[in-house]
Amino acid sequence: MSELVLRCDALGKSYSDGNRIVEVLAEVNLELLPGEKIAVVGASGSGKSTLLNLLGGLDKPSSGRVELCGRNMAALKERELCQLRNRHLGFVYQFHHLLPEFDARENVAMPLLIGGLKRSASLQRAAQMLERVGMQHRLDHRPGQLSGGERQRVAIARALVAEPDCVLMDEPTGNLDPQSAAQVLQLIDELGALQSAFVVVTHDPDIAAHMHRTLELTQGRLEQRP
Ligand SMILES: Nc1ncnc2c1ncn2[C@@H]1O[C@H](COP(=O)(O)OP(=O)(O)OP(=O)(O)O)[C@@H](O)[C@H]1O
Repeated sequence: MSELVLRCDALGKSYSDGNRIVEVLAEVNLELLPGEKIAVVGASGSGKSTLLNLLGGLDKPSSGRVELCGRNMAALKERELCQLRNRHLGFVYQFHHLLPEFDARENVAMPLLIGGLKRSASLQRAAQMLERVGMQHRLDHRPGQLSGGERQRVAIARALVAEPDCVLMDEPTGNLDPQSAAQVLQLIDELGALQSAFVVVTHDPDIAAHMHRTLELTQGRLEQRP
């Protein structure tokens, strides 16, 4: 059993663009330790979202492999992959992707319900997590009744509620006004003490500065920044 949360070995991804092959990731190597928080930066189009999709098992590599908690994701059946993701991963996107017909507490409870926890226990843990992100006063508000910053705090609570080994974030403050972005950054900082490892794709040097290390995607490779 590997002790690493995530491991990429010679990971490559190409897209076929009509009769051309576009190589986005050439050879990405990464070892993420439990609890480690890293930022991934890089120019627009350098492949950051592509990498995050591979790390999250949402897309398959063209070459190389990604192991999540010691399991090669590309070798799993869809059902096993869903279970692995549910147990070990949390996702935060630029756009919150909350379900509009459910309130904040139900949205946050979703990963627990999918994981098989009873409804009452799931809702209780969701409420605790919402308190942790400063949203205890909005438990029964639907996403449409929340501000952009509040929605993103709910999305972060949903990503963390099942205490995943790894949280993948794609530009978590990218869609927010500066004040909401500052609040979300402060929250990410406070959550830094949690056991979960973080991989945060960001253009924001403030977020990168709050992580343990910053890696830069350049020419299809991931390089440590000094
Ligand atoms: N499904 C696809 N088919 C073809 N090309 C794709 C596909 N998805 C992404 N690409 C190309 O791969 C490259 C990397 O895209 P990606 O979205 O990963 O970059 P990024 O670093 O996240 O960019 P940004 O910072 O602008 O969001 C781009 O040149 C993009 O056009």
